[in-house]
Amino acid sequence: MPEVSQPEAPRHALSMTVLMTPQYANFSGNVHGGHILKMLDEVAYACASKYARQYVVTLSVDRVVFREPIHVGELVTFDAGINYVGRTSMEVGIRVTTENVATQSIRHTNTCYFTMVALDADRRPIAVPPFEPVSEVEKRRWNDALRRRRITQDVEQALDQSTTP
Ligand SMILES: CCCCCCCCCCCCCCCC(=O)SCCNC(=O)CCNC(=O)[C@H](O)C(C)(C)COP(=O)(O)OP(=O)(O)OC[C@H]1O[C@@H](n2cnc3c(N)ncnc32)[C@H](O)[C@@H]1OP(=O)(O)O
Repeated sequence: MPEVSQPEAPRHALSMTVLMTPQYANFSGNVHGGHILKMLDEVAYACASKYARQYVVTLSVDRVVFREPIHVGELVTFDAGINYVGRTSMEVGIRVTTENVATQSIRHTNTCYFTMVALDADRRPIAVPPFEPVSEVEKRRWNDALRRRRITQDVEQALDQSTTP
């Protein structure tokens, strides 16, 4: 099959829209949170592996808050982008919005942050291309990610100390 050239899209971002069909409903008739978590992980994988051009694994997921329920029949859009790049790790930010196609109302239901690590063929961490934030938005996201990284390190240290016998 001939290769098709894609329209120019940034390597560090992607967007995915999915229709919430009834099979994803929980007992209350809204979309099951676990299904959203699975899709978030897949989007984070897609975004980070596209950037790194490597297989990646999920190291951690920042606080996920389900601010509002997502309803069956809505279109859910996951906008993902690389916020921060270390040596082998990347922070992927994902903003989730839902659209009621009948009323065209759009709601922001989640934002969360995944840390993904690129692995080589022997499943060892491998360096990823450096990322230079250029726009004001990219710089703000980079600095926010750095702040989250430091907070996470502080919390881990504090927890380690508090659990040491
Ligand atoms: C093109 C591709 C084709 C592929 C075609 C196949 C397609 C297939 C499709 C499959 C689509 C779904 C794929 C989902 C993938 C999973 O399902 S992942 C499953 C869940 N995740 C896992 O199992 C990961 C388990 N964890 C691990 O294996 C190890 O912890 C890791 C991630 C390899 C890291 O190991 P490590 O010994 O800590 O490595 P180390 O070098 O010390 O640290 C690596 C990085 O992690 C950071 N780090 C480590 N620990 C921490 C911590 N506690 N806090 C913060 N940062 C930390 C380090 O700072 C470092 O970052 P950099 O400073 O280099 O930027």
